[in-house]
Amino acid sequence: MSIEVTGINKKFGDFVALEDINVSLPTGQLTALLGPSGGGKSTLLRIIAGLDSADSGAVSIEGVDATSLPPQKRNVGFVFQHYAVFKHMTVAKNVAFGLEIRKRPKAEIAERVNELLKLVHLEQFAKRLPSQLSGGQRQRLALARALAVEPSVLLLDEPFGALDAKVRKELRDWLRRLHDEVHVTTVFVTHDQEEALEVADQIVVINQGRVEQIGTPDELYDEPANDFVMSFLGEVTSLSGRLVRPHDIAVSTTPALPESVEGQVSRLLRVGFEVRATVLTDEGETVSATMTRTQARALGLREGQSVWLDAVPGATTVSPPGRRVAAGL
Ligand SMILES: Nc1ncnc2c1ncn2[C@@H]1O[C@H](COP(=O)(O)OP(=O)(O)OP(=O)(O)O)[C@@H](O)[C@H]1O
Repeated sequence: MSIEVTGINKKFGDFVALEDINVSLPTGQLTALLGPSGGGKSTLLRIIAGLDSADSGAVSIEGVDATSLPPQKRNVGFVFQHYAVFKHMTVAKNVAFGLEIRKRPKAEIAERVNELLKLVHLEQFAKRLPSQLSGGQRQRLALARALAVEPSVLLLDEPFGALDAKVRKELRDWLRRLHDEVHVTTVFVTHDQEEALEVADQIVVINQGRVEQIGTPDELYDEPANDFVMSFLGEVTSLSGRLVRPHDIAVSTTPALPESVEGQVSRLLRVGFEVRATVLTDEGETVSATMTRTQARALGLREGQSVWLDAVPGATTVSPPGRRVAAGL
């Protein structure tokens, strides 16, 4: 394991920001710290970086106890959302900076800067100033700068947070490709579940200072440990008191099973290729079910119509609060 976080606790005054955090971050993997705002993700990242200290617990990086090491001795590179690159230095100089203060030979620096600028697709902008770059290009510059000194760990705090949705998506794909090329152990903070599901090898879900679940994107989506994880990682609705995903609800115009739940379609909404039906059940629940347009047409669905609902076989269901029940019916 590249990073071992053991028994970390952190308070700000009386406020518990992190409570007994135990996480292993595998070497060479891309791990997302995912959770709602204020949950403690940035605090954990700052403690790993050495920018903040825990009240108790330990951090080890590549087998070395880093708990009381200053940030510059941890061999980590970091990029924060509003990362200040040096405004008066060219793009190339910014990337070279860390190597120059380490007094590396000039030829080696020139070669490494070229290599990194190619990697982040900024080679044609080497002589520009950061102010002459777009937001996305500046973030790529920040990443190149962090990678220049060959850190064993790269820590990114909402690296694309301030950018618009399209650029964010491009950079996210790019980060995944970059990681596949360089394989540096990377931890990034995000509150965006889609970003985490798309990019990460492993996701640590953090909420109210605690780890809710650790797993691959598929594990978290298909086998959420509790109602929080299930709701945070995708849409949910409630059928007979159990949480289920709207696309896992089968709608029929006759009862499919003895336990099918009867209700009336109260609303039909078409969004692109998808149809979202809202059904008010005889049990008094308002249930969302999504289906394709073709399925909705085949059923001849209209508002006011009686329908029967079931969770499809194999659907993940969770009974709130907390406990996960068996998949399917
Ligand atoms: N220096 C500080 N002093 C007091 N409270 C703090 C300090 N830093 C963070 N906190 C509190 O600790 C909690 C966790 O903050 P943190 O920034 O780690 O959350 P986060 O999950 O990264 O949230 P976000 O996604 O909004 O950045 C928040 O409630 C925050 O207000």
